Parts: sequence; C-alpha cells; structure tokens
Amino acid sequence: MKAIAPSHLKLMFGSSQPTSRSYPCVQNAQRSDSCGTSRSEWRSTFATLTSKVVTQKTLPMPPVSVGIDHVNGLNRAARVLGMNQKPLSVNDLPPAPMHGGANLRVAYQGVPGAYSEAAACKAYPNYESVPCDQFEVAFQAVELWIADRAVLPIENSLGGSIHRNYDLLLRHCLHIVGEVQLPVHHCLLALPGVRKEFLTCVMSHPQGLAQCERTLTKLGLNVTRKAVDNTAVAAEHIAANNLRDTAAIASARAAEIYGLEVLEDGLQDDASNVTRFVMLAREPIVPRTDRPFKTSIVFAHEKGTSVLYKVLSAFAARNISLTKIESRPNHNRPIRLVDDANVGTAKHFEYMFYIDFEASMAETRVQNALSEVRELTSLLRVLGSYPMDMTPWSPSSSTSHTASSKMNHSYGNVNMAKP
Ligand SMILES: O=C(O)C(=O)Cc1ccccc1
Repeated sequence: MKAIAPSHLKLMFGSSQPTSRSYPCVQNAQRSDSCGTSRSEWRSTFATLTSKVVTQKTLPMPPVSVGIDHVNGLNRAARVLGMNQKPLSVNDLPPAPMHGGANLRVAYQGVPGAYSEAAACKAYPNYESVPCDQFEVAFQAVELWIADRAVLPIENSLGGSIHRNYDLLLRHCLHIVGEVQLPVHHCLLALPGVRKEFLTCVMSHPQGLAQCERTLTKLGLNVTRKAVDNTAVAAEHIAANNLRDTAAIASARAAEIYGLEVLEDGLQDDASNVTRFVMLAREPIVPRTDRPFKTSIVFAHEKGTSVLYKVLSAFAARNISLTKIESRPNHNRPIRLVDDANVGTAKHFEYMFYIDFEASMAETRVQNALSEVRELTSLLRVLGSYPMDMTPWSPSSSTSHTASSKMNHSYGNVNMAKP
C-alpha cells in the first residue's frame, strides 16, 4: 500500500457530480431521485440485464482498472453468447473485480493508523491510499476521479450505526460494491512516560468512545471524553501537541506511527467488536448468484396503513433474510402535519428506511420483492448488490493491525470475494 496524497485531502471541491450510469436507482413514477434516474430507466430490473449488458459494451468506459476488467469481461460474455447461441445468464458475466486492488486508489476518512485504512487494506491489499479529512471528501474524491473507491464505516457491533454515513449514502450517487467486517481492537495510547493517573482527557472517534465506555469506567479513570473525527487523528494530535494529560483510544498501529505507548490493550467493552465497512464506487458491479450476496436499499413512503409492515412482508414471503433495518429522518420532508379539526394537529416524523438483505439483485425473488416494494413506496433506491464478507471469524487482537505487512498477512486473500 502506498499513499498518493501527501497529506490528507481536505474539503475543497464544488458540488458533487453524479456519474452518468446508475442502474440500481429505482424511483417511483414521475419522480427523480438525487441520482436523476427515472422509473422508466429501471422498469424490469435484472430480468432484462442481458440486453442491457450488451449495449453497455459500446458506452465509453472510465480509464480505471475496474472499468477495463468490466469491458473485457463483457466482451467475453458477448462472445459466449455468439458462439453458443445460448441465452446469457448472470453467471456468464464477469465476476466482481478480483485483482486485489492493484493500482486502485482508495479514499478513506482519517490518517494512517485509522481503522478505515485497515478496512481498505483488507478489501484491496495492493491499493494506493487517499486519506481524507472528512467522509464527505472521500465521497467527492471518488466522484471527481481522484480516487476509485471510498471506504465507509457504517455500523459497529457494540456502538451501533454511524448515522451520518447513512445520510451520506443517500446524498451522493455512489454504489456499494463490497463490504468488509473488521474486528476492532482498541488500545489506550499516551505519550511515553505518561501514567493513567495523570490523565484528565480521553480523545477518540465517537464510536471509539462508545465501544470502550464501560471499560473506561471500570478502570476508574476520571477523564472527560472528547470526540474527534477519527481515532488515529486523536493519536496524531496528542503526539503533535505533546499533550501529557490526554490519551487516545486508537489502534496499536496508530501508537507505532505516532510514537505513543500502549497503556491498556483490548479496551473495547466486548472482545467481539466488529465494524462493518462498505466500499463505494462510481459504477455498480454486476450481481451474481454463485456466491453469497447482500443487497442494500433505501426507501420512503407517503402516509398509508401498515406500509412498513407490507414492505417487510414482501421479503418475508420470499424467504429473503433481512440483516439490518435503520431509519433516518427524511431531510426533504422531516415532518408531516395532519390536521384533525376536533383534536388538533398531529406531527408525524417522516423517515428514510434503510434495509440490508441476504440475496442478490440477480435473483428473480429479489426482483419480484422490489417490484412490490416499489408499488408501496414513494422513493426506492438500490444502494448496491455486492458479495458478502465471508472471512472466517477471528476475534480481534492487537497484533492484527500493527503494521501494514501484518495487515496483508492477517487479512490476505482468505476466501473473500474482493469487492
Ligand atoms: O476513527 C477511525 O479510525 C475510523 O476509521 C472510524 C472508526 C472508529 C472506531 C471504530 C471503527 C471505525
């Protein structure tokens, strides 16, 4: 891995520039979503994928390795079609890129030593890193072709959802092309010679603080908690400013990079502390059925009776397992007022619902479920259909991210479909 940005990217771009092709945006009649895709562009989902794929061959493709792989794969698929006169099936299509990320520029929020960096390394062992100072910048880096992928932490087994990042997924038009589940092993880091008793402050990302809250209390530390943008940024800040009364909750790798000492190892409240990251790209990948896939969608609905129940039933009726449901305020319309002359005005909060389920967009049952959901909702967007992270479970240990060579070793190509 090598860094291609001398220091991390800062917010300096103009408005985001959606990319032109975005087939997994499903939108209800006559509306256009933030990606500008209309319902008519996406009427019959992957049932007509084959014709769509052959015409895509003629579109100009982006000059990045993933695009090139895609074109070659499509040519191969088209040849298969021509020679055998057999209908093309999704499994004839090129697999999700398996190149291990050679020359792929991957944007993440933070500085070296951040967990997002470790997640990028797990997904793309040979990537070039593009550290960014904000998540928003990581999105824009991909939209503006400065990077090819962005890595985004989305939820943690102890700390829960990272809500802001759900909002960013909706505000931008990038596609989820993979996921990585990373065991997170937190350490308490301070300048050499500092003792725990001297500490008055502990700094970390809000997730770092949340994941270690009970342990901090158990240790009897009488410290204020300070939330910063990133765990490794906290470590860097302590070192740069010679703060002898402050500790960071961050990785052992951050301690090495910024010359800090590990005062406590394994600070998280539970050993099984895992963060789920998603990988984002300008283009979606072609979904498949020959390996476990996950699909993420977001929808909103107008008023109606039991809409949420009916949406969930569309999946249950087809035996599709939901793995996650999250709701966020609908920023376009946060409140709906319902006047009742007799009793007053009810204020209904409006939500965007995010759902992950264990199935691929290439499956007919999924296409049927989504057709049903589309009828029930005012907005439906497929955020991505991507290979599940099937890495064998290994509990976190501080050695797992102490150096990038070890990262490569411990996260190597272990039975994982590269997103
Ligand atoms: O702050 C970091 O290092 C991140 O990458 C975000 C984060 C914070 C805490 C746990 C997992 C990811």
